[in-house]
Formats: sequence, C-alpha cells, structure tokens
Amino acid sequence: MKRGLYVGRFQPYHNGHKSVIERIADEVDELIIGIGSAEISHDLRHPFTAGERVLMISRALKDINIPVYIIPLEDVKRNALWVAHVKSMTPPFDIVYTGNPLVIELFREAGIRVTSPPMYRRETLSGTAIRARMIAGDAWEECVPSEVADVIREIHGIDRIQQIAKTD
Ligand SMILES: Nc1ncnc2c1ncn2[C@@H]1O[C@H](COP(=O)(O)OP(=O)(O)OP(=O)(O)O)[C@@H](O)[C@H]1O
Ligand SMILES: NC(=O)c1ccc[n+]([C@@H]2O[C@H](COP(=O)(O)O)[C@@H](O)[C@H]2O)c1
Repeated sequence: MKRGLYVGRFQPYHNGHKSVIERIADEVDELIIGIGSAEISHDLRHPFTAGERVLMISRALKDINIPVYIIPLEDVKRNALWVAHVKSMTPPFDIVYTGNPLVIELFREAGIRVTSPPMYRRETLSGTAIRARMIAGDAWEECVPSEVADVIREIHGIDRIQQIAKTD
C-alpha cells in the first residue's frame, strides 16, 4: 500500500493540478490532498475558503478511481514544526508531491521522500494568472475543470475577488 500526499493552496484548483493528480493516481494506491493555508480566505492571493476549495476539488475528482482524502491544513507560525503538524492531521503517507521549494526542504529534512511533478502549461495554468484573469474580467473558465467553474459561479466568486481588488 503506497499513499501519497499532494499539498497546495488550490486558489483555485485548476487544470495543472488536475493533470498532476491524474499522474499521481497511476503511481499510488491512495491519495491525500492537503489544502494549505486553510484558515486564509477573502484576500487577493487566497480568495476562497477551505470549504469552498474542498467542494471544488471533490467535485472535480469524479474520474479518479483511487481513494482520496481531502484535508484542510492550517498554517503554523514555525516552519520547523509544520511537517509534524501535517502528519498529525493526515493518514500516514510514503511520498510527498510538491514543486514548492520550502515544502520540499521541510519534508526532506524530515526524511520523507519528495517528488516534484513536471509543470503543465504553466504560462496559463497558475493560480496567480487565473486570479488576474478573474479580476480583469477576462476568460478564466477554460483554465479550470468545469465542476470548479460551477462552484465558483455558485459562490459568486468572481464578484468576491473583483470586490476585494478595489481600492477605497
Ligand atoms: N500548471 C501546473 N502544472 C503542474 N503543477 C502545478 C501547476 N501549477 C501548480 N502546480 C503545482 O501544484 C502545487 C500546488 O500549487 P498551488 O496551489 O500553489 O498552485 P499555483 O498555480 O502555483 O498557485 P499560485 O500561483 O497561487 O501560487 C504546487 O506544488 C505547484 O508547483
Ligand atoms: N509553517 C507553515 O505553516 C508552512 C510551511 C510550509 C508550507 N506551508 C503551506 O503549504 C502550502 C503549500 O502550498 P503551495 O505550494 O500551493 O504554496 C501553503 O498553504 C503553505 O502556507 C505552511
């Protein structure tokens, strides 16, 4: 039994994440998706709540045929304690998938195997680029699974991000 952990902020969950998860699902028996910075929402880098991100990801995973555990992970003030915090919140895992340099370093120091999946269409498929499109009123739907676009519409996510992008 091999269980993998994929950590990200998923603000929002997009087609780059989807392509990574499809590859991971071929390599592991079970997948844990850790939703990072779970306590942060309603700001320009983190517009969506943990619960909204759970909804986006769980609906978009309908074609993944291995067990998936979606676990919100709040940040902690001390990086040196973060891996222990993550382990306390998740089922045991054998491998971590991430491209984030700090996350790579912290798990490696803890003796846990880390793999960095290759980037997929990174020029358009990044949370930063997608949030910029949402704020500018440009097309963003093509960058995310249709189930994620549905959730963002249901929660009036574009109105939210455009409102918080205003200056007073
Ligand atoms: N297009 C992509 N292809 C493959 N992996 C990706 C892609 N975009 C992000 N990732 C990886 O997914 C994980 C979670 O990323 P994250 O949720 O921060 O998305 P992001 O697009 O990098 O967002 P942001 O621009 O807000 O930082 C990270 O390990 C990141 O390297
Ligand atoms: N000290 C901490 O709480 C700590 C340390 C490293 C990463 N993280 C989190 O891990 C997540 C990594 O996701 P990204 O790769 O999407 O940035 C982020 O939510 C980040 O805040 C938290």
